[in-house]
Amino acid sequence: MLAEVLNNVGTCIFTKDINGCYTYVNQAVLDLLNVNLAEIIGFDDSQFFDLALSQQLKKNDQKVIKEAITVENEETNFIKVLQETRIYKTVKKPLFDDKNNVIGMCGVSTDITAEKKLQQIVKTQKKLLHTILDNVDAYIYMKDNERTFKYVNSKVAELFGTPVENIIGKKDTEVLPLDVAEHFNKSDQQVFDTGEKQTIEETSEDEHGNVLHYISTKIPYQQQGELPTLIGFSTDVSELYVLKEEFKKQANTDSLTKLYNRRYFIDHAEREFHRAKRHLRILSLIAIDIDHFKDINDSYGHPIGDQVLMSVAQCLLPCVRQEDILARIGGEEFSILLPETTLQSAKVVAERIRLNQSNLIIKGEWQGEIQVTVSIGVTCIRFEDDNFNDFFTRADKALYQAKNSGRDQVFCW
Ligand SMILES: Nc1nc2c(ncn2[C@@H]2O[C@H](COP(=O)(O)OP(=O)(O)OP(=O)(O)O)[C@@H](O)[C@H]2O)c(=O)[nH]1
Repeated sequence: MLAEVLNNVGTCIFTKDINGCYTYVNQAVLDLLNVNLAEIIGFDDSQFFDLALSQQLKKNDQKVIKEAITVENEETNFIKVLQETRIYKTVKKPLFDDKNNVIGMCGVSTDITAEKKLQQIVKTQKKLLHTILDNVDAYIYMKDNERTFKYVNSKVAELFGTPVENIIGKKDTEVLPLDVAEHFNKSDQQVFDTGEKQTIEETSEDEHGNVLHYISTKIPYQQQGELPTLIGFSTDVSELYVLKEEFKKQANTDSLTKLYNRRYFIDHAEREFHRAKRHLRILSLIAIDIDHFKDINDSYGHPIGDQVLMSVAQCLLPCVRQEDILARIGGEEFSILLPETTLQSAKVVAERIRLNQSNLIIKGEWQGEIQVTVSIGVTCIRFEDDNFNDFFTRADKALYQAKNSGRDQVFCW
């Protein structure tokens, strides 16, 4: 009965005497070596394996027999009948008589070739994956819904300034400053709440206080029996962000005077106009034009005309508040939008500007000094203004009234 059971298991089971000769083998051994019982009982491994291997097997057997201990080994055997190398996990135990003398050994060998191959494949793939994850230009991490890091790539470790092992298993609040951890956690929570991928812009500060910008994609990832998790990919876009801001600034800036340009002014002023209408707020507008500027160009040349424009712009700057918008609208024309400012107050500002400009003495690498005057139109938002154009045109009309009245003056409409 027992023999039948042993013959029906796939594992090789055998016993040997103290000389290493087989005293029992089950069917799995016979099948593997392609022999019958008579061809194996009483013979040692030299009959079935090459010299080196049989000597190695004998050495293991002798250790069990001489030291009366259990030996566990992984044995790599070349199986002649299969013409291939197989890996076995072998457990060998000493056998004793009733006087406790070792009389042989018993072995159980399980073929773990497939398992070993699988382990090797997993190991190779893991190495490949780590090589990719550690060399890709992104911060990659895995966090559960209790804020514990399950994985970080080496770039994250570099950023946090501590080895990977010090991060995995820790909560974000333990490895990051609290405010940074809370900032990141906001979008993490969105992933857990919605169960959907989120792409967001995030910021943090480096050790010098520079703001770093990231584009982060966070995806939900659930493994059976584990807490809900997310995998995050964050790319540092700080340089791009600075460039983008620079482009944005350039697009809104007049290249000569560095004031806002017409496009920015109109966009902003239109928005302010609608906001003021909606909330019944006061809003004033000042239009400024240099008098007889053509004469300056004609007398001194265009490049010097440019320098005059720059000086006029510089002289305008101290006359406006932080919340006012000063822009160069065209050639020698400037505008100022003054939120929360009455017509009377705007007129005071305009008079100050007119005076400052007429007192401005512009010197440069040319003969003599240049002085300019400006004409100014001032208006304030009205209930009947249907659109921004009504408001803007009225300031222009006031300006031309100032021009027509002899220039170097302020006219309110
Ligand atoms: N140097 C320089 N000149 C400019 C620029 N843009 C416009 N202009 C000149 O500004 C002058 C504007 O002339 P006009 O529109 O006749 O006005 P004005 O001579 O200032 O006379 P009034 O406005 O009537 O007082 C023209 O000569 C333009 O060529 C610029 O960027 N640089």
